[in-house]
Amino acid sequence: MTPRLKVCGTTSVQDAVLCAEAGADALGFIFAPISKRLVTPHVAREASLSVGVTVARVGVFLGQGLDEVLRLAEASRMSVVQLHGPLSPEFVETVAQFYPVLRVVKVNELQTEGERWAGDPRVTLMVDAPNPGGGVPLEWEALKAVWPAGTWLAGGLGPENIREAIHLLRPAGVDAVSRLEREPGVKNPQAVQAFVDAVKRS
Ligand SMILES: O=C(O)c1ccccc1NCC(=O)[C@H](O)[C@H](O)COP(=O)(O)O
Repeated sequence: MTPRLKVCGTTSVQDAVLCAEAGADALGFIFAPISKRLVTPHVAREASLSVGVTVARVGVFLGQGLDEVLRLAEASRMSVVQLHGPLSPEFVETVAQFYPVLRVVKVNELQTEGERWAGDPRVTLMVDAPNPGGGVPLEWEALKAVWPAGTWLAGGLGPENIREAIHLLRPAGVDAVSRLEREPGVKNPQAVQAFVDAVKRS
């Protein structure tokens, strides 16, 4: 099955519409203050309301408290929350009572987190590189043996390598940012379209 496709790091209405028209299933909006792709709730809300009913809007959080996560997700009209970093199961569980969750894990957490959330449709795992938004791919061959069905893949994905990653792991979804940009926070339209086309043809 063709994986779902998320383009992350949306910082403008223009780029949101560009990615939606290119064929992205989901757009990521980063609210983690350390990011070079930080977006304001106001812009994220305008962008969210510009992409129609079929595109998911994913609020991305790292190192933020529960109140802040829920407040920003609500203010910016997100439909999904993506959680990075070390978090208690109770934290994830509480967010999952309000939003579907993409729970980002490192390779060494995959087994434990996979077992923890198995069978819970509210929480989907996404494996990412240690440095989110860093454009560095994981060792996909090594992941094959421990890859749970239904897991998403991120980390250094782009038009030039996405078909290999999909072929090896058959992820339920794929996510990318660095390799689809002209500069941090600004999309490269050709790279976005090439990425979407490669995923849809995989
Ligand atoms: O991209 C960021 O700047 C970022 C910062 C802090 C937390 C998460 C961040 N990005 C999350 C994503 O979903 C990225 O798409 C994912 O890490 C893959 O990035 P890349 O390897 O650059 O494709």
